[in-house]
Amino acid sequence: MEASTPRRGGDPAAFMSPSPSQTPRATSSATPRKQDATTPRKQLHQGPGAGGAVNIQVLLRCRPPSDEERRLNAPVVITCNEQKREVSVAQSIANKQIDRTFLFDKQDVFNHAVVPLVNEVLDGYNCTIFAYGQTGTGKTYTMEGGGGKAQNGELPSDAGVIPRAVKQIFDILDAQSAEYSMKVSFLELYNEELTDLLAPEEPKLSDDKSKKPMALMEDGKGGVFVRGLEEEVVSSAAEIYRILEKGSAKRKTAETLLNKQSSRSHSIFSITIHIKECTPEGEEMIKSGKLNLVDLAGSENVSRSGARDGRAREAGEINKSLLTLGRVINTLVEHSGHIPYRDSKLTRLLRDSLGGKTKTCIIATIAPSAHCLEETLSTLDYAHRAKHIKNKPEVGLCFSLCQPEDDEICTNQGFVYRNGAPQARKDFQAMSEKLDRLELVLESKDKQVDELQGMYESQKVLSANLSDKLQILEFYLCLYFQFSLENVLVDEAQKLRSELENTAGDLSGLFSKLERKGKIEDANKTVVRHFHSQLTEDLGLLHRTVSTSVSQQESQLKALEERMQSFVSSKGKVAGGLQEHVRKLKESFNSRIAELHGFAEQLKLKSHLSFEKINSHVTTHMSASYLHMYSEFSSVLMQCLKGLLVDADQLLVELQNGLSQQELNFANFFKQQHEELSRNLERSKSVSTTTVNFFRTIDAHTLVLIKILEESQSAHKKQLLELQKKFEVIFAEAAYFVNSALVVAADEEKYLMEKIAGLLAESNARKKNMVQDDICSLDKTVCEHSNNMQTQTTKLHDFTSCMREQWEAYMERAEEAFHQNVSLIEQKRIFFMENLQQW
Ligand SMILES: Nc1ncnc2c1ncn2[C@@H]1O[C@H](COP(=O)(O)OP(=O)(O)OP(=O)(O)O)[C@@H](O)[C@H]1O
Repeated sequence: MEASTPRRGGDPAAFMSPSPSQTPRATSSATPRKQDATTPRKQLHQGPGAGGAVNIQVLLRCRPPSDEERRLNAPVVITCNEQKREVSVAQSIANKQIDRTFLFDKQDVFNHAVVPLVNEVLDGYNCTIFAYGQTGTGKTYTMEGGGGKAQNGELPSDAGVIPRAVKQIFDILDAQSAEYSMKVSFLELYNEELTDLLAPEEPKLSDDKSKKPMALMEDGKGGVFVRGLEEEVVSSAAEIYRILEKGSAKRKTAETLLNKQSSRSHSIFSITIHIKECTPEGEEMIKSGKLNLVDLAGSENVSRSGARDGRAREAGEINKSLLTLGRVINTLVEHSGHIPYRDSKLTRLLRDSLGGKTKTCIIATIAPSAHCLEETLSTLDYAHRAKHIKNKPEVGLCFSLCQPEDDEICTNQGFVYRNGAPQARKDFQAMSEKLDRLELVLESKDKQVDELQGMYESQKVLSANLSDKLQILEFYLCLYFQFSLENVLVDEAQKLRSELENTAGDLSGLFSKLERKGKIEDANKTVVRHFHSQLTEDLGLLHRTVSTSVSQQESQLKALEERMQSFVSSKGKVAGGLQEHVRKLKESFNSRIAELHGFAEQLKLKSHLSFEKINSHVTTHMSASYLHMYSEFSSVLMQCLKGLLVDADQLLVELQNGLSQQELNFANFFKQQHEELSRNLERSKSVSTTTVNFFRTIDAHTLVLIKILEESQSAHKKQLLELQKKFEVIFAEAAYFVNSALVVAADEEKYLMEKIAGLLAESNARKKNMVQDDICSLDKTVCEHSNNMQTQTTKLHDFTSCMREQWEAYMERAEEAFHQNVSLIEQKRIFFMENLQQW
């Protein structure tokens, strides 16, 4: 449980087999045989449930938080609960809670994953252990270890799967005192190129060039092999540790943001073991098993690992091959048809380990921190899916050997003999030499096949080039045939275009005019609006002025009326007084006139009576009385006339005064009225002038507007008519042009199609012939090659039967010699016994 209780450099513990889903269910991972690593194993050829399928075993390893993660206090989202045997992932991202729990069988990695598989290898199975996971999660640490060195044959506590497996193998073989031969190879797959990490370095070449890329070949039995891959014969664990160290140092590594020493390649370390074993019947058998230890390059999120340029390409290649691996796993799990093994070299190499005859264990590695959550979940899903893959393991090749004759220990071709017969060794040597020769022949044949394949590939490339060229030619031909049609089309299109351009110009002119008009209309609208408001204002003012003047006039009229009334009444009164006065005067006049009349009558009478007297008196004497009376009368009259005169004068003066007052009043009143009226008149005049002007302006504006509108309407009409005419012409032309183009195009197309069909038929026939030729020649070569192979196989078969015969003869001879020896010894024993008795 390294995530929760981190152990630095501890043994590779904390492994689990993920449960099939989030639902906590017991794991179905294959339970390993509980067996001590060094216990000699008795069983041979133990298949998986009598040839049945077994699931791939998947284990999960969570590394402890790194120093950097601890320094940054990176939140841990993986919790491993040893008691409950579960791993929980809990994280809340953007208010979304991710909670997943995986059940596991807690085991320590070595006992759980390595021990059983190493046992299977020693039982003659091919087994694969591979580490898969995000970059920096501890794949290399798991496979190779933390870098500690073995001391006195003891491994350091941080040793990885490979050294532990190696140790176990040797411990078992030593404990069994087994006779075996062991070879190791170390292959690197970088950017889809294979290199041998054990190949001797060429001193003059640079580091990269020292590792020659190698070809991945089909072995004809559904498997693959890497041509030229060195297999070093080894006889001790220490030797393998050295080789592993040397090879690992050559691996492509680089520093990324997620791992200071990130492996940029996939590596496969293979240990092939041949073991000689005795059957209970005493028959000797050779078993061969192979252990592949695969350290995959880490899947990575390029943006998070900080990979740039070359590194990004590496990451792309890594992710590509891992994606293919994922697709292979998915197809195997879902049984969904074609399995895309051939899509990458990695899957071609791992073909037998995934759905093949190999026993496989995947160690999925994860990191505990939150920033790796996405990749962690993806790894967990991947691990969960991979658990459902079923392989059908088969025991490797077993063949019997002769019975050993002496106890001498020797090595031959890396095979460690503890017992062996000299003759058998000789024969074996001869056989091996012959096999070597045959291998050489096979290699040269392989080379031939390679060359042929190369030729075939180059032919394929050539034909592909030719077909490309043909396609280009066809394209140009099409272009050529289309050219004339295109010219016509282009001319017409140009005409149309110019027409359209003109129309577009006209339209834009029209639109700009319309725009201008719109602007003017807008301005007019503003003016009208302004004018309207002003008019309303002015009318209001006018209304107010008129109503004020009306009310003023009304009040003036009222005042005038009142004044007139008061004047009339005062005049009435005065006139009444005057009438009265005049009446009185009249009366007094009348009375005085009457008095005067009376007096005159009296006078007349008196005069008449006394006229004569008077006349005589007058004439003679003019009497004094009469004269006195006359003077009295005259003075009374005079007084009366004077009184009348005074009254009349007074009346006249009063009348005059009253009249002059009235005149004055009238004059003032009229003056006021006149002034008021003239003011009102002036105001009314100005209002009427303004109104008249205003109406004149309105009239003028309306006239101008009407004129503008009429003009613009007529211009619009004219332009629209022109436009319509133009469009009609253009459409007519376009229709004519399209019709004619269609007619021409149909003809041209027919012609072209015929031409292209002819060309295609020709080119296809040519290609077909070429390919047929190629196939024929290839068939021939393959035939030759297979004939050769057959010959070689027959030869090999002959050789093997010859060997068998020789072997049988030798056995017979040996048996004879043995019997002879036995009888000789018996004779000698009898002779010795006889001599002893005699002695
Ligand atoms: N179980 C563990 N205990 C202690 N340290 C570990 C453990 N697993 C990994 N580490 C450390 O984590 C770092 C990264 O490990 P490693 O290089 O093995 O990762 P990787 O998965 O192989 O990465 P890449 O895919 O980039 O090669 C190393 O420093 C290693 O020592």
